[in-house]
Amino acid sequence: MIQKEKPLEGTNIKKIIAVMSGKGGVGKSSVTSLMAVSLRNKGYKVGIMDADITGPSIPKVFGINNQRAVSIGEAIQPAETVTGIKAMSLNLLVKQEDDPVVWRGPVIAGTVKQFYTNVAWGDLDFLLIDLPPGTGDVPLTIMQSLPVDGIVVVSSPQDLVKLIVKKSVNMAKMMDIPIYGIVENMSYFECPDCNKKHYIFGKSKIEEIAKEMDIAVLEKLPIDPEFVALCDEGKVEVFGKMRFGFCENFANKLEDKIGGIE
Ligand SMILES: Nc1ncnc2c1ncn2[C@@H]1O[C@H](COP(=O)(O)OP(=O)(O)OP(=O)(O)O)[C@@H](O)[C@H]1O
Repeated sequence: MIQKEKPLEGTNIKKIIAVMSGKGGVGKSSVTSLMAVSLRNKGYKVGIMDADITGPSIPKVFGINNQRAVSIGEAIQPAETVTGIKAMSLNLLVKQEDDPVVWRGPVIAGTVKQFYTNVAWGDLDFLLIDLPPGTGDVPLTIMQSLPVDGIVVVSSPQDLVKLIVKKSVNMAKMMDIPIYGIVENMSYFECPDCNKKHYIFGKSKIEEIAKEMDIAVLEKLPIDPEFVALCDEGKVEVFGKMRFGFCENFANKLEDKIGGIE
């Protein structure tokens, strides 16, 4: 059995949740950000580890892409968002955020481990890990070597009918990590004029697929142009304030599946 890594002294993380998706572009980073904002709104201490090393997007969504993480001795200080969410991403370490990361797999895997072992996370209720898409080297390293408590799978309606979601779910099961549930992102579009839900990508099959895989449906999130616009402007936390009730509902569902925080 692979030994789990230990965090820095003085770090106390109550629950580690990895967010995964079968493929890219389904909104995994957006959903991770929304989870963080929703849990933070309820008063939890939240951190986000952006483990999507070659395509990091967390700093931009929170508008902290101009911050730089600083090291004090062995400890890297995470950046902090306006509402106090701690974040670590390779984009906070490179000189310029558009510098490409041309690293081999083992170097990337070593870096994400350091995001756990060398970052001064302090006291957190939740550390959310935004994994790179798929079931490759980094998700494997994280599931094997970090004490992940559970997994949230993000998919889109088109994605669901394919085998890739099942691959993510089966990977988590192989690693013996509980799956808190699946979030279907871009599930529908609600017309602002008539409030009717339009299933742009076809009627959702999430319920039957979740049942087949014996996992819970956590949430069905709509296609939301306002959400995208605010994320693009680095103001996902403004969305969290504007749509407080919506986020509260999402956080309640998460709390229900994740269980209590001692
Ligand atoms: N609910 C939504 N409604 C509308 N657009 C969305 C929604 N969720 C995500 N998007 C948009 O879809 C695009 C992809 O989202 P995101 O970067 O979160 O995906 P991802 O799965 O993390 O991608 P990757 O891991 O491949 O970088 C972004 O432009 C984002 O703004």
